[in-house]
Amino acid sequence: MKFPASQTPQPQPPLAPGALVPRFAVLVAGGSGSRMAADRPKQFLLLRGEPVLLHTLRRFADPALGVAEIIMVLPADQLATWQGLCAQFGVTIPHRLVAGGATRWASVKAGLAALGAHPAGLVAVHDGVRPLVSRQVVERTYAAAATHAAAAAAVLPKDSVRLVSPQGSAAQNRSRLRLMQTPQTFEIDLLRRAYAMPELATFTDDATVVDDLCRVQLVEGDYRNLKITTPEDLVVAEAFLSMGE
Ligand SMILES: Nc1ccn([C@@H]2O[C@H](COP(=O)(O)OP(=O)(O)OP(=O)(O)O)[C@@H](O)[C@H]2O)c(=O)n1
Ligand SMILES: C[C@](O)(CO)[C@H](O)COP(=O)(O)O
Repeated sequence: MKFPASQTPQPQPPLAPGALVPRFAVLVAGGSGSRMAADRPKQFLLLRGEPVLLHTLRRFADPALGVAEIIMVLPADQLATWQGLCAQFGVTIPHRLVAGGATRWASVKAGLAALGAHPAGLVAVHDGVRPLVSRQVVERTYAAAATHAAAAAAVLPKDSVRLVSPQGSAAQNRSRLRLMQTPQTFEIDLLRRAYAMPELATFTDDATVVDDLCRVQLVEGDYRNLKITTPEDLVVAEAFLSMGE
C-alpha cells in the first residue's frame, strides 16, 4: 500500500553518496530476543545459512550508499560470539563493535558515543534485526535527513485499527497512522542532543527521542523491511530472500 497522494513524501533532492555530508550508521543489535525465545539472541539466528546480523551489515556496506563508518552495538556478553561468527563466515566488512545497554535507547546512546566527535554528518540508526532493508529505503532516509535534519521510514497499516480502553474499543482512522520502521536518520548533532536528555518510558524508537527537538520527516518504508521478532518472521524473511530480495 502506498501513501495517499496528499501525504506522499515529497521527492527529495538527490544527494551523491558520501558527498558533502558524511554518512554514518549505528546498527543496534544489543537485545536478547526474548519474544523469539530461541537458544541465542535472534540477531545470530541463521537466515539462508547466514546470521541475520550479517545480512543487515551487508545492506549498509553497499558502496552505493557511501556510508563512511558502521558502528555495531551488541550485548556486552556477546561481542566474542559475533567475532566468532565473523571469523566463521569470513566477514571483511569494516565495522566497530560497541557494548550496548539494558534498553534500545541505551544501546543507541552507546553507539552514538562511539561515533566520536564528528562535527557534521548524518547518522542512520537501524535495527540489526531488520535484515531485508532495501538500499532505496536507506537512501531515502539519508536524503530526507539531509534536507529536514530528521527522517524515518514508515508504512501505512494494512489492517483495521482500534483503540482499546476499559469501556471497549473504538475504530481509528488508519490513513492517519503509520507503522514506524528503521532506518531513522538524523543530523548527528541533533541526535546527540536528543540522546543527551534522560530516557523516558515513551521512547520506542529514535523518532520519539528526537520529537521534542525537531519534526521528523516520514519517508516511505517497505513492507519487506520486517523486524525479526517472533519465529514466523524468520519464515517470511526466508521467503523474501528466496524471491531474490
Ligand atoms: N537493550 C537493547 C534492546 C534492543 N536492542 C535492539 O533494538 C532492536 C529492536 O529491538 P527488539 O526487536 O525488541 O529486540 P530484542 O530486545 O532483542 O527483542 P525482545 O524485545 O523480544 O526481547 C533490535 O535490533 C535489538 O537488538 C538493543 O540494541 N539493545
Ligand atoms: C525501532 C522500531 O523497530 C520501530 O518500529 C521498534 O520501535 C522497536 O520496538 P521493540 O519494542 O524494540 O521491538
